[in-house]
Amino acid sequence: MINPVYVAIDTTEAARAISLAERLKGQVGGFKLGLEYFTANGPAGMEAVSGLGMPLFVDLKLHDIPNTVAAAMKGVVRLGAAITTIHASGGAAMIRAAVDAANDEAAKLGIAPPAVVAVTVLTSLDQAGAEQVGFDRPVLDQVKRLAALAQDSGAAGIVCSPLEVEAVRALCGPDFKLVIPGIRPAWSEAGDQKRFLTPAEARAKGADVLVIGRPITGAADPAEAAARIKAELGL
Ligand SMILES: O=c1ccn([C@@H]2O[C@H](COP(=O)(O)O)[C@@H](O)[C@H]2O)c(=O)[nH]1
Repeated sequence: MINPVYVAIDTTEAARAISLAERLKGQVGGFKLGLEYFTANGPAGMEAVSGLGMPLFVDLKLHDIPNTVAAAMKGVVRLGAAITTIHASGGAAMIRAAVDAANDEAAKLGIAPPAVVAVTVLTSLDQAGAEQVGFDRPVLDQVKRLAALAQDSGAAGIVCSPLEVEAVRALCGPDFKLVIPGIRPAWSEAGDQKRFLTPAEARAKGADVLVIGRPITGAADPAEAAARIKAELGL
């Protein structure tokens, strides 16, 4: 079985990212690099990690007007991303522009396009936090609403918490990619994550990709932590 774990390598230091990636290569399915790393190290820093030969998840959560997102998405495709993120709340036209740009640029380069997945409600928000930003309905309903919008607008999948996986799967079907952060092994700390489950629980509910950062990268022995998660997943 393919390892569904993408380790979130959240650091500003390229040397640390490369060292972690080298140590974790055999224990995870791919590497996720996000805003913290990209703003410090740029495309060259991303390529230093993708050069290790594992699938790359470029998590920049693009959210702007359609024209701007489309232009930025072309740059993401040039990084060789296997998966990348936009915000579903950017709206139908923005999602469609991102997907079209990804497909066009990939065709131009003769490579496979990334799976463009749309962030619904951040896993750091609980119900009260979601209401503060204007989501005046249960988080689950907001996630389902944005999931339907993302699917109708051409996205390959969404990002949501493990708590919403079963409902979104029922709504969007088996081929819609569910990329799931908010993953906390029983032996790890929640930190700023508010809607979370263990890796095995998320997988059992039907998550396709498990995004796990600090429980691995913050462990005394990151490779041992990743191996422990792998074992808990029965891999
Ligand atoms: O709703 C979201 C969307 C993205 N993330 C990202 O996932 C990882 C989680 O890292 P942990 O250290 O395991 O908390 C991180 O890179 C976030 O930017 C998310 O957590 N929630």
